[in-house]
Amino acid sequence: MKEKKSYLLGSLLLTIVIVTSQLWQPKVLQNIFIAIGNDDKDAVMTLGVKLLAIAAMGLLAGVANTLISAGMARDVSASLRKDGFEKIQTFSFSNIEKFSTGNLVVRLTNDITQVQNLVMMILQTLLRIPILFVGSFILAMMTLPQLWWIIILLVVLVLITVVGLFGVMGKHFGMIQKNLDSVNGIAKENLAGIRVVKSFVQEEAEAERFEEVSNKLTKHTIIVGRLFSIMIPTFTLISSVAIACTLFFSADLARVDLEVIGKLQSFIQYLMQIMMTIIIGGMMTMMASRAFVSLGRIKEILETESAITFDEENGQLIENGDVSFNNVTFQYDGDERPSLENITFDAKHGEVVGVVGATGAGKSTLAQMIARMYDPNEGSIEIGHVDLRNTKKENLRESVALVLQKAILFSGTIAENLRHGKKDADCDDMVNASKIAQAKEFIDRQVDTYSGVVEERGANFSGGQKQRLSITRGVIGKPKVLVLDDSTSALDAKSEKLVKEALAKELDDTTTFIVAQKISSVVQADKILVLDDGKLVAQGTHKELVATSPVYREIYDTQKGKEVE
Ligand SMILES: Nc1ncnc2c1ncn2[C@@H]1O[C@H](COP(=O)(O)OP(=O)(O)OP(=O)(O)O)[C@@H](O)[C@H]1O
Repeated sequence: MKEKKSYLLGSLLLTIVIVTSQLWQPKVLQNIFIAIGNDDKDAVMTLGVKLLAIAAMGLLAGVANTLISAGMARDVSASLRKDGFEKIQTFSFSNIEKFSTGNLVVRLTNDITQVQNLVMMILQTLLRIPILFVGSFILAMMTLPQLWWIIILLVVLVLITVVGLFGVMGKHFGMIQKNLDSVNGIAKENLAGIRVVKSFVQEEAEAERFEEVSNKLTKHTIIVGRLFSIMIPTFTLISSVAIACTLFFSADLARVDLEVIGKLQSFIQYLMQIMMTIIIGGMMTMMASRAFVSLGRIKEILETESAITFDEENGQLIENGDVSFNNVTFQYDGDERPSLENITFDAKHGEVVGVVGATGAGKSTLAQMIARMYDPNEGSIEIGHVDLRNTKKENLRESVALVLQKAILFSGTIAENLRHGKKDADCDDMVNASKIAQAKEFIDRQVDTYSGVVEERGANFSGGQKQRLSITRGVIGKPKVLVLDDSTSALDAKSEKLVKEALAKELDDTTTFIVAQKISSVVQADKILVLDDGKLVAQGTHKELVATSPVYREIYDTQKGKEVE
């Protein structure tokens, strides 16, 4: 908001105009009544025009202030959304896991909307409410000082009602917000996994799960509705009592002084303004307290520093694909024990390195660490003899391509997805890379070939096609190090063999890590790393490992048996 000083100044000036108009109108009306009492038609006309002018001035200022507040609120939320999204892009895997993706989405959408409302509210009411309250209070006191106790009584009654009702309402609003998050979360999860829901006939169970949170949401919404339905008659009652008391106790005064009839009008109007300011103030406090929680949640995103940082000025460039792990130990945040322990190995550039091990042995963790998705807790990882912590971001990302276990594509075209691997990839690059990944054939079958549409998450492609496209994206930039994390699992044996042969031929200078469940995927590798429960228990060629590593032989034997079956 500080960046928009002109908005702030404009809103401040307009607020002064609005408040002046609101405080002035009852006084003019009072004079009109007095003029009517004196049968002074000219004065009535002049004062009537004056009243209209003041009201019009207040109205115009109100419209202008609403426009300014809405503009400011829109700009603030747009810039928060942009900054928040850009910040999240810099987050490391561990940062994102800490927040969770669902939570980040709620912060970027719902929380920002809360802050947008807060900004609007601040500009429209924050200044106006206190000034109007104090002004109306003083003017009411000055108008009919004899009835001071009615003002005090009104303030006390309204305050008690506001604190009581809004206090309870605030709690339920909080619960509504929480349940709304759950409803959103369940709906999102359900829709993302609708195929699984249907194939396991989970529709009813899912509907029940949804209904449970939805009912909670309804319950709190009904309570808030009921409180609102009590609130309005309560305030009407308080104002009616205040007006009745005013009329009753001013009757004697009016008998003595006829001007009191005019004063009554403005006194009652000031009373109503006092009441409204307390109600709006209370509502504002309640909503603001929620919006401040949202603001805190957004601030948390903006102030979180990425767990992975790069030194763009003094960072070193990776010259070749030699990879070495030196005593690397790594533990995920929140895990009780390390996923990788004292891992040490070297791979020369151009080598093919297989990584095998049982489920949960740490293969994917190791794969991701080569691309510096996580930094080791102990030890170091070097590529091209540069510690990954001393590299430059772009250079590292160009040097190391990671093809993840789960092929993720973005909505757009095939070409746009492939260009994630190489910004300026031309047609030849795409054709060559898709040949390596055995993707060319099905891309050519698309009506628009490389301009073919990719739906959200690549929904219009089969699992094997998605994997081929993501391998294409990985190899298109001819990286120095290519990490294939179980990325050929959905390919048939023939295609997998062709991919490997093409990689060996076309990317012979690239160090290729092949993480695999199947030993058959890595038998030809120059070196195979055998992981067991986070430890590197053996390394060597297939032949050497069959002869020397019981863990490797056990995996090999079980898989051999399966193939025979
Ligand atoms: N993001 C994470 N947060 C916390 N713990 C994790 C995370 N990812 C993996 N782990 C833990 O680290 C260990 C190694 O997991 P990893 O995914 O590296 O195994 P893997 O050998 O690739 O298994 P698989 O063959 O089943 O893919 C497991 O015990 C797992 O629970």
